[in-house]
Amino acid sequence: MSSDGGIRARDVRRAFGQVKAVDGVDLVARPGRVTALVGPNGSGKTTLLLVLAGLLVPDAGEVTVAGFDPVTQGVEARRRTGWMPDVFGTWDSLTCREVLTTVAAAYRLPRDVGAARAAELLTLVHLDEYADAPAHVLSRGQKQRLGLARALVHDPDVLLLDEPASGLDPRSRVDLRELVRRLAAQGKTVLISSHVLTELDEMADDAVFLSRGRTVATRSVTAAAAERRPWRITALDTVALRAWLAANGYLPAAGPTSGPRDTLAPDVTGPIAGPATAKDPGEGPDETRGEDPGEGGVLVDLDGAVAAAALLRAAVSDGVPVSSIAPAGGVLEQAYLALEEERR
Ligand SMILES: Nc1ncnc2c1ncn2[C@@H]1O[C@H](COP(=O)(O)OP(=O)(O)OP(=O)(O)O)[C@@H](O)[C@H]1O
Repeated sequence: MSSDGGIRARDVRRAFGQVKAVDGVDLVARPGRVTALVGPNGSGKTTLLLVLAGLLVPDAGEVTVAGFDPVTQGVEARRRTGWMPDVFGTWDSLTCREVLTTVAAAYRLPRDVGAARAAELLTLVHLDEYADAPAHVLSRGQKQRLGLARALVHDPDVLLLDEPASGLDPRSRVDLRELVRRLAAQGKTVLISSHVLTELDEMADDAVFLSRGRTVATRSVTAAAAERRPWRITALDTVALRAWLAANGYLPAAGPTSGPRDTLAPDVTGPIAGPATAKDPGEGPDETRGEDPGEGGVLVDLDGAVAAAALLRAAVSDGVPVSSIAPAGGVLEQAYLALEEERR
């Protein structure tokens, strides 16, 4: 296997007794990119991250992290790896500053460098005012932030973040997102697991999907954004919009079955575009005039932003008062649901 930077895993396996927690994972995470690790509960994400962090020995497979094997070259690999577990549990009797200086000492940073780094990171994660408070007084979200700072103490090339956003308030989530993007821009490799897929959309360049311990798909987030998926369109005149969509082949001819697709429900994601069927606007039992222009919307499957722009241009030039067009759900969420559907 190549000894480039980043993370490479090939056919990695790890069982706990009869449970095959990781059962054939292939993964590449490249420097300068954020890779999302996505999968349902129990799909092996944490187990895989522990293997990559050198904290769990795999039963089989090949792994390199920053060019080193975490098992046979553990010291070199760990020196280049920052690990943030999903629960920050240790050293509660130390102050936040001491947690960071202790980690710095463990990585053999000179004392003054470690102290400066601790101060810098406490500011970065907005914990200055708790610097000299014992870590156990921190809230869950604050502990997450300290955990992130701890992972960054030795300025690692590779970051393994397990559910870093859990427990964070909205401001801290935005900060996390910006920080993760900044770290990737510095050339670091970031592998991040989360259940909050909409959040990963804004952070990740690539995504690796796990199911039952195996890699089931690898996607570029940009490419996934261009894939066919539902978009929600609203117009000041929903009746005119729906008639135009039907007449232009975006919807089956309006009829009793098209009504239920008019919705604001965020969880309606199935495909709807049928074969083009021209339709006389104004017909159809579900076309009720006088709808609240602020309400409603129509879901249409489109091939990404280019198709959405073309639809918008055409609809507006035909006089349809379109007020918004946007994806009806996140990129990774859609890809995840599509995969789940395929695997049923
Ligand atoms: N130490 C352990 N002993 C026994 N079984 C374990 C152990 N750690 C994990 N498992 C099992 O391995 C499987 C994968 O667990 P893992 O924690 O890696 O999944 P996950 O994808 O991180 O899940 P979640 O999204 O819920 O955090 C699960 O069935 C789990 O019960």
